[in-house]
Amino acid sequence: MARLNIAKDFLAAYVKLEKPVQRLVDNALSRFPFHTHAGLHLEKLQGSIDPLVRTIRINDFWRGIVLAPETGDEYTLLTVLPHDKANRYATSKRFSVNQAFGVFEVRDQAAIDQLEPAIRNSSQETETRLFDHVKDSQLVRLGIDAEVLPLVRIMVSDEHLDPLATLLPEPQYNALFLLAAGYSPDEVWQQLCSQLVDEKPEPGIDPTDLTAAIHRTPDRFAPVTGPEDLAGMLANPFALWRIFLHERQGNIAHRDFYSGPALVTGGAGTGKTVTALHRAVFLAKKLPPGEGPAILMTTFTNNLVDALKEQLGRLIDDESILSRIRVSTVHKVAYDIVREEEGSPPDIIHDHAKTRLWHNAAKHINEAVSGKFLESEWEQVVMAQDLADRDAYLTCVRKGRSKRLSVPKETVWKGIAHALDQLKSVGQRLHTQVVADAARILAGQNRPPYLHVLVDEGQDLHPTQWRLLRNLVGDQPDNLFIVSDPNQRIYDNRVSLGSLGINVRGRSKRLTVGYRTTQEILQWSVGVLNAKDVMGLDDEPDTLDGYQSSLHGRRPVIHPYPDRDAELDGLVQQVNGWLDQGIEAHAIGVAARTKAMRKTVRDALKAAGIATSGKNGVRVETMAGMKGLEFQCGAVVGVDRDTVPHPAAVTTVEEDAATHAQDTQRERCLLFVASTRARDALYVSHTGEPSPFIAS
Ligand SMILES: Nc1ncnc2c1ncn2[C@@H]1O[C@H](COP(=O)(O)OP(=O)(O)OP(=O)(O)O)[C@@H](O)[C@H]1O
Repeated sequence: MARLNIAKDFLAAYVKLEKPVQRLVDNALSRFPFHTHAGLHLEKLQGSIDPLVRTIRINDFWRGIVLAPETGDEYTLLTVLPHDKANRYATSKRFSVNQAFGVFEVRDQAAIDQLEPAIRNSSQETETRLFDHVKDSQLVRLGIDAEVLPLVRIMVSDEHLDPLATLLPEPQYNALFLLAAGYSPDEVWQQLCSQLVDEKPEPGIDPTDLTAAIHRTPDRFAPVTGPEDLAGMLANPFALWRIFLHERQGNIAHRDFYSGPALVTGGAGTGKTVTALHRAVFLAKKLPPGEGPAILMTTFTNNLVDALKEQLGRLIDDESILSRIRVSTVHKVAYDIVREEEGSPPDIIHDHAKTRLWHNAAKHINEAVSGKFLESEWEQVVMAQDLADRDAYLTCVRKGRSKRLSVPKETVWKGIAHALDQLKSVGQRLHTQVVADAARILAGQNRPPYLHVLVDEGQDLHPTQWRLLRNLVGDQPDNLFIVSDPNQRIYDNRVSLGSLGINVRGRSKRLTVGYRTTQEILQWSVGVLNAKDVMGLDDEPDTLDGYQSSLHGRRPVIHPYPDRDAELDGLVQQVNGWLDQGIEAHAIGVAARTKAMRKTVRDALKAAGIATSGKNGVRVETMAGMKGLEFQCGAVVGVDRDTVPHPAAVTTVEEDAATHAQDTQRERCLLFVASTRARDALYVSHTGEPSPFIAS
């Protein structure tokens, strides 16, 4: 039986075709012989550099490019191109097996041959070379092959390397990029290992077996199991994450079972959510048909709930399987449990009344501390540690709170108790109380409501929410599947899962390949974070080491301005520049630090005739609002010392220090998240002295 693989590049090219041409492609491919040898007519092109390239005719103008096997009957659809470009493809591209990692490679041989004399000429006057510090044997160990090696040896600077980004085999270019960025050969080896494969490669790679190489590259090639599978792929060509999982993502998502709670960590955009979605569907498919959803997937906001539902719908269209998965925020789950138990919905205090409540409580203790402080002490100490009463509070260790209290604990408790009594007297509750009540209700029941709970955005959950999640499932295998990135923590919820009875030891996995953004932007962003290890949910420091992308693009531009007006003018110019390059307005995102700043930015763009609303406008968001969005070009404005205080500058009284430090931490990670929302180009501006976070 003939077999077919489809390349990521094929779907990327298919997306750009007009609908009638797409239909012709569908039609041509529907003739693929899944069960017989008859069907597609494959043509050999004259002058092909690679003997295995064939084309299929879509119509007079379009050609599909196919890699035909030397032996066997496994074909791979590489891309679809107009016929003249198809000819150029055939006369320039060559395929190979990466000699260190065994993955599939493609290079533009004709363009490399053209560029080489220019590099050779311009390097004649210079004695030192870009890779003088790396031995041949080290380059070979990193997969640089005998044809690329001579070229590597004549390069003098990044200017020689940069133009080769799209011409050299991708893994080989990445190795050189990392070496040029100052990583040692051992570090590059480690990075390539996690970028290209899940397990370290076994010796004995057959350098001629392209089919085996295709199988070893699941993030770029996927097998097509039959006509329906193919139709599903062509119907969802944008959703590449549906099909092309990185080997590590696939291994995590499709593992038979985890003997207990599992944790997946990874930097922003490393496909943690995608992995959780695949896991949810994998688990749902294994369940026997039954009543009601047995799987719960939780996330942080209602917007993210909608996004997850939409993505699940793309991953699987079988309603009976989909209906086994409920997607919700943790708050909503808690709310429903309490409502069902009590027979009426819990009455939750509104935000403005809540501020007044804590403010009055502070007044009650003569403002010994502020209302804000009382609230966070209640959240971060009393509720976090599940302290039942005054005595428990008076004897507790205030873990996670920065300094010693400047007033007696007794006074603080008096304020907290006042607020809680007031609330009780009007029959209202705070959100965290509702979650705690739900956890308690479940603890008293025999049968947990779900078999599997998958938790997205785990870094921002409060211990009370974890207690609820833990009680939603029993102790069986695959009970909890958690994804989290401690570097994106927005709130001050430093949680140790172990202390909450959720033990992930031995079931903790890490994703390191970023899909949302380029290596250039990632490297800058990691520098912004200053690569300080942050404590993870599993009590292990979470390092960003090895966090990388195989996408390449422009280096971020950081621009200082004398004042805010000049900064806004600069932004308008930058956005206009992107629009002039043909980038669509909705693919441009501007992150402003605060709501007020967002308004100022919008006004400035609008005054210049640039739309900032609707589907076709530039998207202006606060940094928190960026969550869940992705752009081609991104700007981050207003990150200067005035607006983002440095931790060292925080010397005020305790409660302010705590709030400030929290704000600072928040800015640090939000800046990071915001900046990595851009796929191709990143522009960051500030006035006066730059914030310490972008000084790098
Ligand atoms: N294997 C893949 N192939 C192609 N695209 C992918 C793959 N995995 C993830 N992506 C894409 O990368 C982007 C980020 O993925 P995802 O949201 O799952 O990452 P994340 O680690 O959960 O991000 P965050 O930490 O910001 O929540 C999305 O656009 C997703 O579609």
